[in-house]
Amino acid sequence: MTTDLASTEDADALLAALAVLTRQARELVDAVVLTDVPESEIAAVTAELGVLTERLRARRRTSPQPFEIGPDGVPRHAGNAVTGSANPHALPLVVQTTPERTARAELTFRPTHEGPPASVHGGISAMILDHMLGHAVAVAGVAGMTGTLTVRYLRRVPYGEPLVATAEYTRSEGRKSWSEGRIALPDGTPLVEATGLFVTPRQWVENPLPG
Ligand SMILES: CCCCC/C=C\C/C=C\C/C=C\C/C=C\CCCC(=O)SCCNC(=O)CCNC(=O)[C@H](O)C(C)(C)COP(=O)(O)OP(=O)(O)OC[C@H]1O[C@@H](n2cnc3c(N)ncnc32)[C@H](O)[C@@H]1OP(=O)(O)O
Repeated sequence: MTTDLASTEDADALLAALAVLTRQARELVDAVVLTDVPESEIAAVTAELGVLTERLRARRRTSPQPFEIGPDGVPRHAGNAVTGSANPHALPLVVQTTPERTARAELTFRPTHEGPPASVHGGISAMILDHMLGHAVAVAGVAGMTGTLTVRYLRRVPYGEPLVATAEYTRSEGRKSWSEGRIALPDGTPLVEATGLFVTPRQWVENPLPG
């Protein structure tokens, strides 16, 4: 969903409050994954959380916070599963566009992302790379939906350690565009590599996103 956002102070204050709630929710998830408290304490906390969950459900949206083009023309998507400041599921990934118009993000996975013991789940790495590659084609001016994502897992991905994800646009043919990227150690050693084909949907060409 795309909306032109009239950035009112109220809307900004709400999003800021949601971001704080979301950070707390991530803390909660991390605490659940690592907790070693006794069963009685788990039951007590579960009951309290049930009450809090119902308070948040008192008024519900029909979908997460939307994709928006802000007044400055910069897209933001607070509900996004990868980058969303209002989505506890999001890492969140903070993607920067480099002067060369490539995508770069510093990230640290957490124990909640575990797949193989002491390692990040391969699907989580793929999700991050999908987003990075999508960002790279978007900043090249050919935003699209992922058609194909090919991932090559080279080394296990640790959590709890700083890593770097990068991606760059490579080429286009009609509405199809390709990009490639990787998650690497800070010294550049690649852990996971990916290439992706993104297709600009026919309707985006006919009705471009505002901004
Ligand atoms: C996602 C939000 C993006 C918002 C972008 C706006 C601004 C960007 C700013 C910031 C955003 C930064 C980063 C985020 C971006 C992305 C990261 C995450 C992306 C996703 O997480 S996204 C979810 C998974 N993704 C889907 O949910 C796609 C479902 N699907 C469809 O929506 C359609 O299927 C579609 C649109 C793909 C095509 O539909 P269509 O009708 O427009 O095009 P058509 O079928 O005519 O194909 C035209 C030519 O593409 C070839 N082609 C088609 N599909 C292909 C495929 N899968 N693989 C290989 N080639 C394919 C054909 O073979 C033909 O090729 P040829 O011209 O050579 O014959």
